Amino acid sequence: MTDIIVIYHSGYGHTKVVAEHVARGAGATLIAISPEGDITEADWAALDKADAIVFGSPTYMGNVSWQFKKFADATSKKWFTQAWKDKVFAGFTNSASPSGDKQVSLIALQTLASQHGGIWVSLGLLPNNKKAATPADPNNLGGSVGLLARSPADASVEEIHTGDLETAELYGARIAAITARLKA
Ligand SMILES: Cc1cc2nc3c(=O)[nH]c(=O)nc-3n(C[C@H](O)[C@H](O)[C@H](O)COP(=O)(O)O)c2cc1C
Repeated sequence: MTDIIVIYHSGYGHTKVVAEHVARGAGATLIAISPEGDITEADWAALDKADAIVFGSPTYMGNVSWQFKKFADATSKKWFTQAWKDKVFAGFTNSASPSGDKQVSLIALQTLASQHGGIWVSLGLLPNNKKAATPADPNNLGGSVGLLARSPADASVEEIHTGDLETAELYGARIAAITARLKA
């Protein structure tokens, strides 16, 4: 049995839905970073004992939200002793534009995982980039480092593209499979 945590920030609920789909695919527990950028002591303890940690943030102004960054900086306490070394890590971001500089956020998440000495899980799906591709197709945004999701600026939380939510579940399942293989 693997212990996987999806820790995310969501200002307006869209990234929360993506997080829930990653967690469903991975069989993971969710931790929400508060509007003040904080998590509880119990959350820190859960992260310490997890086999895998999945980071999630909306892309705001071309990078992770300040609340996620506050959490990321607070993980420096773990970095000093490399307490999270050799855990499995993965990450996702959600934003309004098809690109919207999401890649910058994903690289920030991957870099955070690498600072902790983690083992990063790529998306592992081919892009759906032919003429017939639609937002209902998995990986229609063509991610590779991690999961990209899109919530158009006027979309409610119920209107996130189904292809992206399917991608989230597939990525979650891949994270779980790789975590189990490394734990065996
Ligand atoms: C302050 C702010 C900055 C944003 N910057 C970007 C951006 O750089 N690129 C983009 O595509 N969308 C941007 N957006 C749109 C959000 O990424 C999008 O609405 C996303 O779904 C918000 O996720 P949330 O509901 O989990 O907070 C921004 C939104 C806000 C509020």
